[in-house]
Amino acid sequence: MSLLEITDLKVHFPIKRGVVFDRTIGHVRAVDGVSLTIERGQTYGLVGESGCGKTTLGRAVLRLVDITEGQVWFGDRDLAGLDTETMRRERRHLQMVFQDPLGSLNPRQNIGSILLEGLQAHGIGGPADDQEMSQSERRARTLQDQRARVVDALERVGLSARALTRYPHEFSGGQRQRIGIARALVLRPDLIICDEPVSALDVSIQAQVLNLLEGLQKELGLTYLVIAHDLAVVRHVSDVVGVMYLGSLVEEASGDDLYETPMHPYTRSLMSAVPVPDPQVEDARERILLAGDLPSPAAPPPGCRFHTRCPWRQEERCDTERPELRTVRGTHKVACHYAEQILSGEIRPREEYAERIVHGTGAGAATATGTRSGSGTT
Ligand SMILES: Nc1ncnc2c1ncn2[C@@H]1O[C@H](COP(=O)(O)OP(=O)(O)OP(=O)(O)O)[C@@H](O)[C@H]1O
Repeated sequence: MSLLEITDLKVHFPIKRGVVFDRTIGHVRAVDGVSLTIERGQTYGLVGESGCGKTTLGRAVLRLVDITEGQVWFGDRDLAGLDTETMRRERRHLQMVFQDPLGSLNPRQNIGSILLEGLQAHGIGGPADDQEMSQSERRARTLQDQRARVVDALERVGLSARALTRYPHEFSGGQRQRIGIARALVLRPDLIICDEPVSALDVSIQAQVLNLLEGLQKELGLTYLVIAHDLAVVRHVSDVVGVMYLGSLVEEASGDDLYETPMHPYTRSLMSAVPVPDPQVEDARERILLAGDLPSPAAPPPGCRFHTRCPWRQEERCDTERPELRTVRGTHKVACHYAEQILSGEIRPREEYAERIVHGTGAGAATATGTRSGSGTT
């Protein structure tokens, strides 16, 4: 059984107006029909530009925002249907690591008390109920046990018991993110949702934190949902990558497959914007410069959500019929009516996009072409 299976998840935030905000004049469709599955022990990377709904999806899994529709199967339980108290208890199995480690750690609490908080809230640790002992002895044993769990979590992230009495501001950004990870680990969860886990860190520290997450996954059999706008980060850690655009998944594939053969025009444009360290490759590759801004999720375009910016848009069908996320080969899925024909070059970019699809010459100077754009990024 998969650890997490999300089916047709929707999170629509009401837009309120009126003196006391009592009129709903519309909805922000932050997540609008996402289905995805995460196998136990795997990492699912979710990418997409700011505002596409990644964070809202992660928060919906934890029920930190209200789910409008859909299911979130965690093992054999649908989290979307749990009452608040049952969900609160279930949350020890699903933890979150946040983007901004400083913002998510209370500056007035020392690290010991930050890490103990979750254990105490869930009543974890201490002697079994059937052991006879006084209240005070039980309390002391519980605290001792909880402290041992906290120290174990700190050591696993490369810190020591010396951190217990110190405060968040006394640590570097990378260390604070380690503390954020320890806070999630202390509850020994099955799933950790990492929301932009390294984007607030210096590049030199990012790899260390990503390697730490990978090491912990192997040691503890953890499952991750990693949310990031940075394709390089997601590629580094993910078994499966999903690409989101305006509240929906437009493509999903194993990391290598997606990066070698991106099929959705949006994924291709995202990939083409990632710098490549090898200057020869960098010079020779395709660039797709998208036209226009991301439409508002309060008024998404009809048909394919991407049609307003798609260089390969085909009239009628793309404008009116919303493509399903369909399997094209193996585990590679794409939500585009014409993905295969675009990839093969059978469908060419529209005239008005001629200057927006750019090939390098290999000599550093880019030239524009309105003809077929190649079979993907290299
Ligand atoms: N509580 C809320 N109420 C109303 N709208 C919201 C709320 N939270 C998010 N949104 C809107 O939902 C959309 C998706 O936001 P979300 O933060 O999930 O995107 P994201 O892809 O994670 O972007 P970022 O990386 O910038 O956080 C945005 O238009 C955002 O303004």
